Amino acid sequence: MKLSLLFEGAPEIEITGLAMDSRKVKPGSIFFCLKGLEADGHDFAGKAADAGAAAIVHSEPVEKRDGVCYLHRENVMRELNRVCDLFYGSPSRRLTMFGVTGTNGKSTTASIISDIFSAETPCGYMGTIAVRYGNYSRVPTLTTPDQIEVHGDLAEMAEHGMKAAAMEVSSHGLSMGRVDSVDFDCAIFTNLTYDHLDYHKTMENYFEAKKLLFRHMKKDGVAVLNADDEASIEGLKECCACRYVTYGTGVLGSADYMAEDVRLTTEGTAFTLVTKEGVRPVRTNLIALYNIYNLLAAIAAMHECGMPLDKMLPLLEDIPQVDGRMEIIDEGQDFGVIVDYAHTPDGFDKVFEYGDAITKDGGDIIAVFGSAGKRDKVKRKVLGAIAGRHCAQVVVTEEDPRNEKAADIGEVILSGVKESGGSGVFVEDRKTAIEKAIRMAKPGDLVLILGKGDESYMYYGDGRVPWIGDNEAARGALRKLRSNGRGDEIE
Ligand SMILES: CC(=O)N[C@H]1[C@@H](OP(=O)(O)OP(=O)(O)OC[C@H]2O[C@@H](n3ccc(=O)[nH]c3=O)[C@H](O)[C@@H]2O)O[C@H](CO)[C@@H](O)[C@@H]1O[C@H](C)C(=O)N[C@@H](C)C(=O)N[C@H](CCC(=O)O)C(=O)O
Ligand SMILES: Nc1ncnc2c1ncn2[C@@H]1O[C@H](COP(=O)(O)OP(=O)(O)OP(=O)(O)O)[C@@H](O)[C@H]1O
Repeated sequence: MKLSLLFEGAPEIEITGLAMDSRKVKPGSIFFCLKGLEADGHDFAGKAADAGAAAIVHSEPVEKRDGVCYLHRENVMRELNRVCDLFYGSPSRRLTMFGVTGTNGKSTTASIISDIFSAETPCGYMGTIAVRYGNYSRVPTLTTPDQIEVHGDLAEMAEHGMKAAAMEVSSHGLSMGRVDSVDFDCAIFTNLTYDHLDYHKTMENYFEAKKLLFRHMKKDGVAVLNADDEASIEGLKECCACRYVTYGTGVLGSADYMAEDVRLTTEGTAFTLVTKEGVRPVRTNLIALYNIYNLLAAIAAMHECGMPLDKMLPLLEDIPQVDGRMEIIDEGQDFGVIVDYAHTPDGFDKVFEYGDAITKDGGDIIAVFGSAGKRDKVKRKVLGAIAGRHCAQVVVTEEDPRNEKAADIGEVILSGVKESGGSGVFVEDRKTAIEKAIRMAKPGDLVLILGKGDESYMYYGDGRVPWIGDNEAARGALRKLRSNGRGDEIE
């Protein structure tokens, strides 16, 4: 594409790609100089030129080289968003776009939408679990990647026959403008609880970041709001730039998509769906009440975007397992093992409530988890305290320590466990920790392995290395238990 098509009055130079990181510049790229939290892209304009940048967009003075076209613009971020959309052929306008935000449930809700909506309209998924369309899947860089990746990935989906995409929109992504030029048709809110205050500092700022998705909605779009979420519902109704519908179970009053008479079992859930189209029975293999909220959000979003309930509801009986979310690991053992991505206080509350419900006839809960390094530090002790209240034993372990010491993080978590009267140990190696918990379990117990879900990597230092995944680690530990027995390690 010619530079002149992207910037009025610019020369007819052929552009091969876009970059906001000098290390990703290729010959023919446009490099956008952005000021970040740790660095200023303007300082890398020289490096970008050395790497072959054809044009450099900047707002501050930069080191200049012959043969490079320099474009001075007041707001480089706005230019980046505009150009990403143009360069990739406005992919979000070619797709029915679902954007899911909220503290918990984004991956689950977006994943359900992508799986079920695809029965009528091929729908890709972009978020923490993967970048996925059709039979193709790859590990993502972030939950909501930068604008170049977002538009590039959406274009790739459209080129491979997708007609829709369900994407997770993180609060970081919103406040850093990563989706500013994405044309969402439907914006979905799951819930607002504590997380990410290392970045946002206050819950008000965190909520303001989430509101951006709704404030920037186009007029003919639709928002799907959680009527039962006291922390968000009124604020979102006020700021929404488009019409909205609500979902809920009636705890704070009625909703447009209501689940009544919810019956939870360990195998699945049944409820009555009440909408303006009438009353319908729903059965689903999803377990735990919070998943019914995720499901209601998905039902409302898909229906508002044109999928008939009669077509949709039968498909909900057998929703594909959302990777690493409440994933039951069954190797024929006489106790339960569940791998789940819970890593926030609310997520922990919800998972342990479910754990208590399914072990109420006897049986203890043993949990394995850690907390991420270089991320919210306040929640570490809180997670420990929640686990301590529900578990017979907590095995604290490494969980993306980055450049912190896993043992230091573990110590804080264990202080929370002890404060709430629980008992815990620290085992640094995650695989060994999972094996230990599984060896401790007695018939009827439940082992909950929390925090990493299906993630196939672990962050150490400034990079990430492959990790077999909590589900594989658990399967391996169960097979080992079957062949070797419990050994002498039960404490
Ligand atoms: C805190 C955070 O989100 N930081 C993101 C942010 O970095 P930044 O603003 O600090 O950038 P910076 O390092 O100061 O650099 C400024 C500019 O100079 C450029 N640069 C920098 C160095 C260099 O050699 N050359 C160069 O050109 C950078 O590319 C950038 O454009 O902008 C970068 C470019 O988009 C992101 O890669 C980076 O994400 C980091 C890697 C990250 O880990 N982010 C996490 C916290 C995140 O976003 N998580 C959310 C939430 C997930 C959840 O819900 O749990 C997500 O959506 O994944
Ligand atoms: N609606 C919900 N309310 C509370 N907790 C939930 C809800 N949905 C999921 N959870 C819990 O949060 C965990 C993460 O779920 P999910 O991956 O869907 O959320 P997420 O918002 O995508 O998280 P992240 O952005 O950090 O990836 C689940 O494994 C579960 O323990």
